[in-house]
Parts: sequence; C-alpha cells; structure tokens
Amino acid sequence: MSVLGVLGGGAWGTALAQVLASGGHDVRLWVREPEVIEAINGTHENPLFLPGRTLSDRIEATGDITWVAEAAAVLVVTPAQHMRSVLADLPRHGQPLILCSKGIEAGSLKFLHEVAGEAVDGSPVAVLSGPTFAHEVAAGLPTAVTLAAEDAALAHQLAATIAQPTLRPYVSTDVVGAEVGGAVKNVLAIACGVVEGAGLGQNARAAVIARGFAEMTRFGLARGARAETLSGLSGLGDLVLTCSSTSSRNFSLGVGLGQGRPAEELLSDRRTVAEGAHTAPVLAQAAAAAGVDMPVTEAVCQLLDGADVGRVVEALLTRPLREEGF
Ligand SMILES: NC(=O)c1ccc[n+]([C@@H]2O[C@H](COP(=O)([O-])OP(=O)(O)OC[C@H]3O[C@@H](n4cnc5c(N)ncnc54)[C@H](O)[C@@H]3O)[C@@H](O)[C@H]2O)c1
Ligand SMILES: O=P(O)(O)OC[C@H](O)CO
Repeated sequence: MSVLGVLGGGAWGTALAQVLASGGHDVRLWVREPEVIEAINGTHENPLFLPGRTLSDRIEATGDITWVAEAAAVLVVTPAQHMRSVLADLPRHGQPLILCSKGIEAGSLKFLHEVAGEAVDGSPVAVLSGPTFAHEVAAGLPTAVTLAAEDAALAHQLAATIAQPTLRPYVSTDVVGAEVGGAVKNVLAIACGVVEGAGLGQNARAAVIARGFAEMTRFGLARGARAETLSGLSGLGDLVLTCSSTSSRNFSLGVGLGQGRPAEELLSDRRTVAEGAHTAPVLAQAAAAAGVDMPVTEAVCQLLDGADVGRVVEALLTRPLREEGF
C-alpha cells in the first residue's frame, strides 16, 4: 500500500480518499476550509461536503499542500476553474497527477490535462472519469471508471494502485476522450434537468440524451477523441447517470432553470459546484472554434443567461430538419 495525496476536500475528493483508505492506503487530503480539516481529523467526517459518512482514520486532512506533494501519486479534485491556481502551489516532485475534475478552463479553453501539464511541468498526468456519484463511492457501492494516460504503462500502473473491490478502473490512452465526456455531460445534464423542471416529459429527456450524445461525439471527434471512449464509462456512461437523477448537482440546477428560476439565484447560495454552469459558455466557445454545431449546449447557455424556457425549447425543436447521425 502507498501514501496517496488528494487535492480538494469536496464531496468527490473526500469520497476518493475514503475508498482508497478503505483499501489500506494512507491518504493525505489537502483541504481549503479549516473547519473541514478539523472535522475530518477530529471526528472523521466532512459535514460540509459529504455529510452522513464516517471516514477512515487512514485519512489525514491538512492545509499544507507541500506535505501532500510527497505522496506517491496525487489525485487532483479541485473545481475545474481553480485547478491551475491550486497546482501552482504544489511543489514539483515528478509525482504522477490523476485529474478527477470535469471541465474546460475558461479563457484558455484548455482541457484540464493541458492546464495541469503547464502548471506542474515534469509530472506525468492521467485522467480519472466516469459515472461516479461521490456518496455512492464513499458508501462502497460498485463503481467503474475510465483511467486514461497517454503512456499506457503509467495508466496500468495507476489503475493497479487505485483499484479496489468496489472501484474498477478501465485503462485507456485516450486522455482527450476521457476529458470530453466528463466536461460535456455536465452541460447536457443541465438540459435534462430543464426538461424535468419544465415538465416536458420522458420522451424529451431521452431525446436530449441521444442528441446530446451526438453533439458530445461531434465535438470529441473534432478534438481528437476516440469514439469508443465517448461511448464508454466517461462519456455515455456518465451522461446517462447524470441525466437521470436529482443526486446530480447539474441536473438539479437544470430543474430549477426549467421551473423558471434565474441561474444567479440558483447558484448564489450554494457551496457545492455545478461544473456545467461554468463549462457551458466555455464549451460553446471551444465548439465554435472547432466549427462544431452544439445546439443543446447553446440552449443551456441561453437559459443560464436568463432566456425564456418556452422560447428556447421552441427554437430547438423548429431547427431545420436533418439526417440522424453525428
Ligand atoms: N461530487 C461528485 O459526485 C463528483 C464526481 C465526479 C467528479 N466530480 C468533479 O470533482 C470536482 C470537485 O467537485 P466536488 O463535488 O468534490 O466539490 P464540492 O461541490 O463537493 O465542493 C466544492 C469544492 O470546491 C472547493 N473550492 C471552492 N472555492 C475554491 C477555490 N477558490 N479554490 C480551490 N478550491 C475551491 C472547495 O474547497 C470544495 O473542495 C468537480 O470538477 C466535479 O465535477 C464530482
Ligand atoms: O453532481 P454532478 O452533476 O456534479 O455529477 C457528479 C458526477 O460527475 C457524476 O459522475
């Protein structure tokens, strides 16, 4: 067993720390909030981000990122838009980084493996992504993920390190594909939530999933992803999960939008992150730059900007007819 580091004490960082610690690893968890550090080390719980779960005493929370940097590998689980600034403080030991966040950086339009590569020069980078509600992983429920690194040997080595009886990684060398799925599905989950909130029915939700997958695939292929990754755990698998449940923060945000509530109100008082709200405008820019048509993503951007739900839905449904396919 190894000493592993985790950056980010939100729901997902804490759940990953828990499943790794339950497998016998010692986990150093870097946490931003002093009250969360105190709760994890004092009473083995994270009431702010993962309430109701008793955590392993193999998890030690810290505010000292240099201590986490000494681990054999570091899982990076910050919100996507804060990854660059957090990694800037991580001392460089050449330790592998496993990126577990989902999104595209605003401004640069870069995937997170590109951001990490720039921020921590010299560390090999892998991406872990898939259908993974944090509370289920922390509860020890069976979960499968994609673990992608350009270097196949590294991907296999990291998969062997993190694999647990309830966490099964599937290895890939398609880093871009693994990232596209996680980033795009969050935007599409908002759209499915809107369908739910506006009472548009199950047929409409299935249509958004299917046509959303088509636009995920168009964008992914244009950016060099492989089709089998997009139809795998990190793409279609995560899309189906996140578009089906109010356990998803992105889906829940969409439900509120579909009920006609403004995005600012829905986002203002939450401490948890709904990545799709940040990714949608960035994805729309990246798609435009790649010459890819993403009508569902465009619709989500309009709704986040306060457009009327009925008008946005009508505009989507009255687009020129086209052949089915990607
Ligand atoms: N929760 C899940 O089920 C889940 C599963 C898979 C992937 N993810 C991804 O993991 C990433 C983290 O999500 P989460 O659910 O753990 O977070 P969360 O919503 O539970 O908690 C918010 C996190 O944001 C951090 N944060 C807030 N402001 C910050 C700042 N200025 N700088 C750095 N960090 C800041 C907080 O410290 C906390 O760790 C996201 O990209 C998310 O999409 C989440
Ligand atoms: O709650 P969400 O919408 O951020 O989704 C969590 C995970 O990404 C699901 O795989």
